Amino acid sequence: MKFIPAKTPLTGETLESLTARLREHGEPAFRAKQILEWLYKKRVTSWDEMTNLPKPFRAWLAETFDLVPASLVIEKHSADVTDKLLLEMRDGSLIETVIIRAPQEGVGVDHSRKTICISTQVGCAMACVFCASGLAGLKRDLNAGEIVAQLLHVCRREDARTPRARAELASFDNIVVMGMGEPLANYDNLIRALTILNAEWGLGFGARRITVSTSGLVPKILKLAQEPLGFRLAISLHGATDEVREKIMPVNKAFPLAKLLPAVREFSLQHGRMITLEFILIEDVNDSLVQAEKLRDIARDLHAHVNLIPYNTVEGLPWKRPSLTRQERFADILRDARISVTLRREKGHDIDAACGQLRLKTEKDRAVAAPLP
Ligand SMILES: C[S@@+](CC[C@H](N)C(=O)[O-])C[C@H]1O[C@@H](n2cnc3c(N)ncnc32)[C@H](O)[C@@H]1O
Ligand code: SF4
Repeated sequence: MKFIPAKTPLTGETLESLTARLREHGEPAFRAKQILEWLYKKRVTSWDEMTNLPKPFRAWLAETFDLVPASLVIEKHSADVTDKLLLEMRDGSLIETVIIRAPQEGVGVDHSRKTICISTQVGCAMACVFCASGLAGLKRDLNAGEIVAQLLHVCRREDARTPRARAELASFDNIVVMGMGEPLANYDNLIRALTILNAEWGLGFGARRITVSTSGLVPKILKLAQEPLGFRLAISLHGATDEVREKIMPVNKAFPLAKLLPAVREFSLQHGRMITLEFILIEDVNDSLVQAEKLRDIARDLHAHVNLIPYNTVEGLPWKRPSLTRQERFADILRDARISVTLRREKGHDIDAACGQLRLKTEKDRAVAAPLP
């Protein structure tokens, strides 16, 4: 389903496209820079705050553009320093954005490193059997403005807690494109959004601190390798053989390991940087020691970092995370081979952490509150 917003989202405009639009309206080019400065550096929430713009021009802007095309619906804070924001788009679609704080000694929670996990689609078409995001299929792609809007919401929220030292600073340290949706299935909007986030007239956020995670769309991985901005790549592997991967990730039929792994190698060669292999540990599905050995061989071959993620249970799905001992034994096989590995203690367990769950729950509650006639 394609969504055509009533007003153009301002957060989806580049300096170039906004300048062109303003020129059509008879405005000088410098106005575009002024507007983007209000949006990304001063982070105003209304057109009236753009005090160096003439009033009639502000009125035209308000009629033509949506300042930030998403509203905050729910904010959930978990005991382990993860915050989840549920945002509503103009067509009522709900998406999730997560703030993950990594506690650092001596600086307190507010000043700790922050990683922001953003969504790129409403739902997902990839149908991985363990994932809440794909449970109801794909509703639609997010447009670039909706992707960027998630970070502006985070910035405003974080600025209120810890004021920035300088206006040009973003209010977080890393972006991971690991929220709802398959980012590479929404390629053009993704690249436009990341370009806006990276631009010096935008959030000025370094491409090397942005990681795109994919279930393995091979042609798009090869395309991403050619992008001039050099984003980081993470692959959701979750199975170290086709037999196991195919059972839980339908994408493996079109792009089995024999196609996926050479594409990942090509990406690494182009960028000269370590990529990450994500591997959710699901009891009796992919947590055998044979899988650990195969994963070790793949990681060694690709010089990749391995991120082991104990599965987060999803309501209605039968999968479970393995015991701590089993997780550690799996990790030890990689550690013994000196593979760079992290065994993630999943954050946000008490706030429907598995991405997509908060959205599903809220949609269900809304349907109960307002049943169809
Ligand atoms: C939600 S996906 C979004 C990005 C992209 N679609 C992908 O699959 O890489 C981000 C990561 O979350 C993982 N994930 C999904 N459901 C999970 C769950 N219930 N517990 C832990 N990780 C999960 C995915 O496998 C993937 O590695
Ligand atoms: S893991 Fe990623 S690709 Fe698979 S259904 Fe979830 S969001 Fe989609």
